[in-house]
Amino acid sequence: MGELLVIVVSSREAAEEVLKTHDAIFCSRPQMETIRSVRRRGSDIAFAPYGNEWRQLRKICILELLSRKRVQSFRAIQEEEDLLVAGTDTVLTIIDWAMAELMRNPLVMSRAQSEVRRVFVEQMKVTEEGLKKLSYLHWVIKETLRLHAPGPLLIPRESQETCRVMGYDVPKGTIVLVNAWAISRDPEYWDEPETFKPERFESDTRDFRGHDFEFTPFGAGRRMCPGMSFALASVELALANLLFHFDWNLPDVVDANELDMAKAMGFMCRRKAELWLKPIVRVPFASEN
Ligand code: HEM
Repeated sequence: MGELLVIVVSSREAAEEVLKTHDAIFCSRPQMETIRSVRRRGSDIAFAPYGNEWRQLRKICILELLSRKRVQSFRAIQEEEDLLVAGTDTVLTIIDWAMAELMRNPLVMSRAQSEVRRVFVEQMKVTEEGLKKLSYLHWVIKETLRLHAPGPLLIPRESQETCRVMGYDVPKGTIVLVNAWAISRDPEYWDEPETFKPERFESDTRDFRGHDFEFTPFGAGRRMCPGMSFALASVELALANLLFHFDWNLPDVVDANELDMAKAMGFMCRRKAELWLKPIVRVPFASEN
């Protein structure tokens, strides 16, 4: 790319070599002008080069900000605030895509809503405890992450030494883009890859926790997303609330099959068109109780 040496990783095998076998070599981030301009005051984690500063920041992030205990301490507030506490772009992007897919797939929407309503009907509100019982909603989120990972090329890596990947010599300083978007839609690894089919995860145990290299929306290895648990908890809570309290319709002029699913250009994979939906308050179940 211009004067920069860049390789694009587009298979599970190559992703495993970069993110696992040679993770210690590919765990830095390139410091091009665009990335320098994104880094604020030179003290962020995501774009920091590998080294002591990154290690310290990551430690603080994991122990102080995103530990299970700390995330749980936010939970009571999250439950009380209904649902839009998912204060990051990535999380909102996933909620947006998930709702669009649910609108295009009414049977999936109906199965997800039945599950959420069955689990929370007694408490009449969505609670953290009950979220663990939502297996179908969890598959919906997995399938959304498979098809619409917010970072389709993850975050660029840079090699700290020369090494061999898939039999090729990769010089020190090469930028590596992992094309997670292409890999998680590759028919070699996925049955009906373009179809939104949460049911696939009923028998398919592949997960996004950094061990299955055909499914890496959160990356893998040393630079894997430390916000994964927080993000999942936020998405689950928001979607469970949206499905528990409301039925959803598209505006009259829009046919579900025609819903615009185009992606906007950019670092993050957002929907190009805004998603307009009509909520109908559904809980308390006035007609049933
Ligand atoms: C659905 C939501 C999210 C997705 C799909 C996502 C995905 C990613 C990916 C692909 C990476 C790069 C991993 C790699 O290079 O192997 C990353 C890094 C990172 N993410 Fe996330 N992320 C999400 C939400 C969050 C949230 C909510 C937070 C914080 C609250 C967060 C904090 C970070 C940080 C700090 C890094 C940089 C880690 C490092 O370079 O050491 N992410 N994320």
